[in-house]
Amino acid sequence: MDLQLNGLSQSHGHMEQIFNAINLGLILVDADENILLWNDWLTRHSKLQPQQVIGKKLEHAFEAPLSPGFLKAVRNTLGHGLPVVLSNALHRSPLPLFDPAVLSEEKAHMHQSISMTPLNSADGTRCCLIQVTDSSTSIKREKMLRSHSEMLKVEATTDGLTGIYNRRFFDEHYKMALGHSRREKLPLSVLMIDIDFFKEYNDYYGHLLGDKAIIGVANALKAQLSRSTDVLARYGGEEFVLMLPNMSEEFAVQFAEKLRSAIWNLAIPHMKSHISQQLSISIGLSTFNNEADGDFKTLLKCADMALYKAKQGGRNQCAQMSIHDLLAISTVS
Ligand SMILES: Nc1nc2c(ncn2[C@@H]2O[C@H](COP(=O)(O)OP(=O)(O)OP(=O)(O)O)[C@@H](O)[C@H]2O)c(=O)[nH]1
Repeated sequence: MDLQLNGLSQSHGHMEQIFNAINLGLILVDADENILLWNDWLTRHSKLQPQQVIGKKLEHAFEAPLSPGFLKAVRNTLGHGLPVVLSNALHRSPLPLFDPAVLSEEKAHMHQSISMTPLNSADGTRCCLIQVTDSSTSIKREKMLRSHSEMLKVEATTDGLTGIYNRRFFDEHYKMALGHSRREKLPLSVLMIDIDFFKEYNDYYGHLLGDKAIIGVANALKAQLSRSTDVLARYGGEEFVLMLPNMSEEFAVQFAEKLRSAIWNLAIPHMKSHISQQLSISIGLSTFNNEADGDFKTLLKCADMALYKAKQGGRNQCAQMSIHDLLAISTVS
């Protein structure tokens, strides 16, 4: 018997140590909401010692009032014997607890996850065990993961040098935009843009200044765009592609000319250009007008051939080619 009692008091001692070592808050309240248990975790996070709160009504244990939602959940557990898990989204900080590592006067309230469990005693009364965990770190981790995945998404769709879209992004959106134009019977113009004599520029000014020129051209082209549906992307080294949904051939010709002169007006010196002493671009454009053969490859091929035409024509100029022109050439050859 003595041995048994000894064992019982020893296990009570262990229980107390476990309650205080555990990394979560434990509060036990009786059927009248009086506090029976208050572990060390709660003391650390509330600065209230057990002797200040044991025997007090839960509602009056803290200086600050408790949220009605929290008290209602305790009463439901005691009244109906049902376990409750408070929603994290609706109840961010139900108890006035804080992180002891935050030393400032205005202690930030800790985000908490709270669950309540009914405990039935042998005498037929019911207690409520409240378990509190600090969810701040998991919320922070979740935020970090979210911003990390946003960053990866941006990296996957943008060009590292210029910050405009990359080819992968363009290809995906271009296919979708062309499908939309076909369904809605709207035009779509595509422009291929290439810096003239850029090999000579690189050879003469060096790769670093070459990079700077590419960035300058990308920024100047981007500054001319006004619709959110326009997509400018770096297509290759010194080549860009621009998609202009719902832009007719007539407007696209004017717009291409505006882009060409915007780059010309940057007046970037290019002593090795064969046509002038400043940097210029050539542009090839093609417009989809709901032709049956106007798939995404054909339209890009037209714009590319128009660019070749602009280069052959002397550079620093715009040229166009329609899908009909392309088909006529193919039939002849
Ligand atoms: N600095 C720099 N140069 C690049 C980059 N990508 C491609 N280039 C250079 O761009 C030049 C392109 O040369 P080409 O394709 O011969 O064209 P081009 O000299 O512009 O001649 P045209 O297009 O016919 O006027 C090459 O010298 C490439 O090394 C880059 O990211 N940075």
